[in-house]
Amino acid sequence: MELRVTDLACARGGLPLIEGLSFAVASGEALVLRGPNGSGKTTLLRTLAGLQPALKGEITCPPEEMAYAAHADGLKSTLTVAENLSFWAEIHGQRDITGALEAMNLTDLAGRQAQHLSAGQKRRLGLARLLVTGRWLWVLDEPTVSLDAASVALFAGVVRDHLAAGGAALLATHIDLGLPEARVLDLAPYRAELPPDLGFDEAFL
Ligand SMILES: Nc1ncnc2c1ncn2[C@@H]1O[C@H](COP(=O)(O)OP(=O)(O)OP(=O)(O)O)[C@@H](O)[C@H]1O
Repeated sequence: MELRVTDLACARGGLPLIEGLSFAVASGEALVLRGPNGSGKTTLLRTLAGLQPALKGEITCPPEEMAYAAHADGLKSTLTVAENLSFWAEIHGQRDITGALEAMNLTDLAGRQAQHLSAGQKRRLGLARLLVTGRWLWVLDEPTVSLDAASVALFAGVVRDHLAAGGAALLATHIDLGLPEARVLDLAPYRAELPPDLGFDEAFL
């Protein structure tokens, strides 16, 4: 299986951000997106996940093959950790949540309501969700926010296991996740030209 992006252009809030972007991610590969704040990493991931249309270009991997973990964890606050995972597992036709609980060090928290978790624990639960989707491509937007060093290492191991099992990952992250085998894609060369009529009008200064 492969994600292939060809000559993609995307926009946010009506403004073109990225243009002429082509890349591929195959089974067993991780690709890390780099670029300064506002360069369009989230916009690109949202476009790939099918949450917004591309301005132009082709994306070969259908959104049903992707599990998208956005900035927000999307937890159901009054459900327990185990209930949250079981809910997502059922949606994706999976049953066993034991492996996901263990992998993200959540077993001891299984009976706690999501609203009573710390920020890092919530994030671990949000990431554990990936493991019950059974999906091939993990699309991850700043997955390590709120995680301590031990949890970052734990999650890097989870990603590595996913790759070893034939999965793939596309990540936007500002930190070194500890995945030296990952390729890096810098978005800077693909920055779109803004339309000329978007400059400030001196009459309003
Ligand atoms: N809902 C929105 N409506 C309009 N513009 C937006 C919206 N969200 C983001 N933008 C703008 O789109 C541009 C790209 O934002 P995006 O979140 O894709 O960047 P990013 O590379 O992920 O940034 P960061 O590293 O800060 O997470 C920014 O200039 C931002 O201000």
